[in-house]
Amino acid sequence: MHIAITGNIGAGKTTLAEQLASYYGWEVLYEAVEGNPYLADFYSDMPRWSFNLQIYFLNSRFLQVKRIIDIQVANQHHTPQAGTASRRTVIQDRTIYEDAAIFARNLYVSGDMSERDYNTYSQLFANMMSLVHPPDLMIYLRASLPKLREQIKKRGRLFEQSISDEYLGNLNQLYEEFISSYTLGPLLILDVDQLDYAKHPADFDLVVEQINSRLNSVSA
Ligand SMILES: Nc1ncnc2c1ncn2[C@@H]1O[C@H](COP(=O)(O)OP(=O)(O)OP(=O)(O)O)[C@@H](O)[C@H]1O
Repeated sequence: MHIAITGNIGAGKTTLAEQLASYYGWEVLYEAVEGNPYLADFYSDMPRWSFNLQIYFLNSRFLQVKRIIDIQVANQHHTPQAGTASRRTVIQDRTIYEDAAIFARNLYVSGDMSERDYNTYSQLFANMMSLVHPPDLMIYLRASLPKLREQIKKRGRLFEQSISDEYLGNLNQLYEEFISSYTLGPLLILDVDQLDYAKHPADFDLVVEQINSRLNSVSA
């Protein structure tokens, strides 16, 4: 099975993915931040580095897509036997859809990516899409601007402190558009302004309850 977490910068995807993975015994597919050769440069000069960074993320996300396909193929050939591993579930920290529909689109619309670069990017994305399957459950972490700011500050990555409210706000708006038109499969929306699953076990229990109920209706 494939679960995905979607949401803006600082929404808390990585934390939730780790908590769920340890609770359910799922495997996490992380986003490439450490060792990303463009991210810090991108935040200090978006027009110069937007295309490079988008290609980097698209490629790393496509690697995850291939990994998910491999796991699903292995699951299909799996016959449960005593003493063997059960079917694997993978949880993905951000999806390939967001790279194109939110980040690349935002850069193009705001003038930080040229039309020819955006067209090239979009054509590459469209080619990749023929191999992409939607997740069995998409979990959207909805957060207000102040909440995102607070978490970005708390995390303290130096290069993210210069992110403007305008950039974050534009991304939030595109996230809302993406979610309101998302029809590819089951969707769970969590309001993270009201939930602190990292600090409060009762909040985490609430998240687990909602996930269980969605997963039960998926497998029913
Ligand atoms: N396609 C993209 N274009 C531009 N920036 C991206 C893209 N994908 C990811 N990023 C940026 O890379 C970094 C990823 O960091 P990280 O994996 O911690 O995720 P995050 O978005 O901050 O999530 P969270 O706090 O919810 O775990 C962030 O600065 C994020 O916005």
